[in-house]
Parts: sequence; C-alpha cells; structure tokens
Amino acid sequence: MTKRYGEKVVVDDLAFTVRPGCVTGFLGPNGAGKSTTMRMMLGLDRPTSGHVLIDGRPYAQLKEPLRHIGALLDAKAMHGGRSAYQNLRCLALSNRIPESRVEEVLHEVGLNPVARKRPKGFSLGMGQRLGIAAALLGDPEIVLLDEPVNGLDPEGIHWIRTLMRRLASQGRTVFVSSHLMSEMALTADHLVVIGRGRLLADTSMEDFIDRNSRSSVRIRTPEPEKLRDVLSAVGITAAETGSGAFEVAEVPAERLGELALAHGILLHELSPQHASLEEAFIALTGEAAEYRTGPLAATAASGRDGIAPQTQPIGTES
Ligand SMILES: Nc1ncnc2c1ncn2[C@@H]1O[C@H](COP(=O)(O)OP(=O)(O)OP(=O)(O)O)[C@@H](O)[C@H]1O
Repeated sequence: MTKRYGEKVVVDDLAFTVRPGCVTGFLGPNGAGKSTTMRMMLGLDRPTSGHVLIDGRPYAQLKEPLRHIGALLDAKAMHGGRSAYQNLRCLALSNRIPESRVEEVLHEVGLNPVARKRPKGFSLGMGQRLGIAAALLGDPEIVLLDEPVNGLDPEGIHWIRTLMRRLASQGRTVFVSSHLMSEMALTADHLVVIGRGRLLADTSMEDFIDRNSRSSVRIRTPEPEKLRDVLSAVGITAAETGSGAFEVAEVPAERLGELALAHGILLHELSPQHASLEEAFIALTGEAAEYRTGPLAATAASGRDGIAPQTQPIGTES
C-alpha cells in the first residue's frame, strides 16, 4: 500500500505478510511510517492505494474485531474520566466479550489494585499496561503493539517480552514496533524494516544481522609480533586492539586457529564477534533516516566496511 499526506509520500508501495507463531518486529527510524502503517492495518487510516487484509478480510469487515486482532497504538487513547475497569468493560460489551475477561486481563497486566482508578492519573507504564490489557481483551489470534515497552520499568519490559513470546508460542501472530534494539533482539524472530515508507528488509533476525554487519574474529596472544608477521605473510590484515589482541575481519576463526597452530603460536583467545541488532539496523537504515544527529549521521551514512548498499529489500529476493 501507499499513503500520501498532500505531496508527502509517507508509506511507499509497501508490501509484506505477518505470519502466525512468531514475533515479527517492525523497525524503522523516526518518521519512517510505522505508526501510519499500523493505523492502516487497523482501518484507522485509509491507504491512498492498496489494502491490508486480516485473515483474508479488511479490518472493517471483521465482526467483533477485538476477537480477531488486539492492538496497542496509543496508550493515552483511553477515556481519562472512566475507571480502568469501566474503559475495558465498554470495549468488552461492544465486542460481545464476557465481562469476566475484564478481571482476567487486569490481573494479567497487574492492574487489579488500580482497577477502579481513572487512567488520567496513571503513570506512563501503567497506561501502557492498560493499553495492553485492552489489546488482550478479546483473546485475539493477532496482536499488534506499537512501542509497547515505552515507559515500562525493567520488570515491565521483561513481562512484555515474556508475554509476546508466550503469545507467539501459542501460535498467535505478534507484530510489534520498537526503537529498543536490545529488547527487540531478545524478542523478535522475524523483522520487517522500513525507511522513508519503503520496505528495506523482510527477513529473519539472524539473516538481518548477518547481512548488515561485518563478521570479525577477536584473537589474543602473548606473542603478538609473531602472529602479526604470520598473518601479514598470508595477506590477512589484523587491527591491533591492545594487550596482544587483534580484530580480524572476514576470515573464519578456524583458518586463524589453524594458522596459529601451524606456526606454533600460543593463543589465549579466538572468538567470533557477533554484531548487535543495533549495529545492523544503523548500517541498513542510516541513509533512510529522516531525522539524524550530526555525529551519528556521519557514521551511519558512511556505513561500515564491507556492507553493500541495498538495492532490493533484504529477504525478498526471488
Ligand atoms: N495526519 C498526518 N498528516 C500529515 N503527515 C503525517 C500525518 N501522520 C503522520 N504524518 C507524517 O508521516 C511520517 C511518518 O509518521 P509515522 O508516525 O507513521 O512514523 P513512525 O515510523 O511511526 O515514527 P516514530 O518512530 O517517530 O513514531 C512522518 O513524517 C509524519 O510527520
């Protein structure tokens, strides 16, 4: 689908499928179009062209939609003057969900003690929990969460991660956006990444990190001069990182270990280094970021050595 606001193309010919049984992370720099996409998935915004189908039907055609798809888009969207319980009860009644579910979800998100209080007095984290309770109310097969960890404390972040993993293990479809890369790395199996409204990647977490980062090996020895000579004799460049340690890019650890053994060099460490999701994300989306700070822009725009510019979204090759 495509979405334009006036002249500005906010979502640009975007196409992807979110599958059940796993957590799909939805990533993109600020202003990339994630919230707009999620709003279109829920029928809250109309695409300029294209469409979204939920179990084969547009959202508007779902009877009692909360039983199919539960969403947290804006935790502040609750009626501030009604109690948490009353907010959820109204939602339940409008979707023919038994009132007993209200108690259940309040318990699940840990808000029973404040069930009779009004959300306008809630902290950011409590508001998020109430929004998540609303998303779970209809026991839906599909859960869509926009920045669910926003405002949650460490216990809350751990709880939402466990919740998402559990929902996916029950065979449900979980689609979640977040800017917290470390958290996303622990939670998501699959990633859909967009930049300036366009699809940049639709692939597994592992594949995404592999393709957008340089592999390297850390190697440490009490005989650094000897190792440097051996590596340079076979044309391998090693960056010295101090205390007898080197970082070697794009050479398998096995080859380095074999070379050291063949020349009788003692090694104290030989460890493949794994890039983080954050590094891979910045490498891929640097060019597509709409709002950037100076120093980061310089790093992101230049990318990292060995990373080819993407001409086709990752994971979508035929
Ligand atoms: N109603 C609107 N009218 C005009 N422009 C809009 C409207 N809603 C969103 N936009 C623009 O669309 C672009 C995408 O916004 P969107 O909120 O979807 O991005 P996002 O990826 O969710 O960003 P963030 O990570 O910062 O929440 C932004 O440039 C925003 O200013």
